[in-house]
Amino acid sequence: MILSAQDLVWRAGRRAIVDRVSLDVTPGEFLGLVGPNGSGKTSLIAMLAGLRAPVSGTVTLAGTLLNRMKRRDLARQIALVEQQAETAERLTAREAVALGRTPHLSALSPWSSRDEAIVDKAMADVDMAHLASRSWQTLSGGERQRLHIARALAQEPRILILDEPTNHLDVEHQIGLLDLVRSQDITVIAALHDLNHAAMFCDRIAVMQAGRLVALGKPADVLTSRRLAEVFKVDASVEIDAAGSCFIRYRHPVAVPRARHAAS
Ligand SMILES: Nc1ncnc2c1ncn2[C@@H]1O[C@H](COP(=O)(O)OP(=O)(O)OP(=O)(O)O)[C@@H](O)[C@H]1O
Repeated sequence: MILSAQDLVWRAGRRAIVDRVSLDVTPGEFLGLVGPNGSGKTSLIAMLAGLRAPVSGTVTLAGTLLNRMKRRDLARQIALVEQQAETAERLTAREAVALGRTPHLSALSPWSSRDEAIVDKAMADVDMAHLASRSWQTLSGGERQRLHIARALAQEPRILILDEPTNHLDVEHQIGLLDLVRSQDITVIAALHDLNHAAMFCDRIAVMQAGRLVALGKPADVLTSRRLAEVFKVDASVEIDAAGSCFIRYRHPVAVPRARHAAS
């Protein structure tokens, strides 16, 4: 495995926000992290990315403890796009993406035409090449989100960790972005709220509930009607097609007839 979490615990005061989570991530897989609001996805991601130290437990990257790695070495291996990612505002779109190259630059390895080409490709991949010279502060939420992803791709990580990457995106760019990250030759871990997207793009899905990892497996095995009711408190049917892909159809919580207009 490429990334391995063992017995991870993180607490806020006495409350366990992440409660003894163990998880092995396989090289090249797209692992989805799903769960209700507040179930601990972002907190787990912060530890998997080496951004937050666990209270107990370990995270290893290809056998090396994350907390023994230098920031710069870690940044060459893992790129994280946070839920509320921000960028200093006095930059153009392209300059913001070029920051992704920082971990690869040094006195011995200054900015080169290769870096230039990587940034160009990342801009094009997220459909933002036409706005390369626009100032950051004039961009929409969805455009900024696509640039955050481009910056992470420009970082050329082995593992890309995304916290709700489709936030702010229209449906074309939601699908386009998940398709793009899936097509990269890297390992992807993504917290997702749209369970149909998780079913469509993920090799495996990890389900969080109240800080615990309650299920881990292939979408069709994990996203059952019963689990959707237990964990997400929704009434839904799950259809599985001949190829084994699953599709979730939600039902109204209670079948109450809509109020009719007052009779004439
Ligand atoms: N620094 C903190 N201090 C206190 N409580 C915290 C802290 N960070 C997170 N929490 C709480 O921990 C719980 C889990 O938060 P987390 O952001 O990990 O959940 P999440 O599954 O990512 O939620 P969402 O789907 O809403 O983004 C929440 O109840 C949150 O309020």
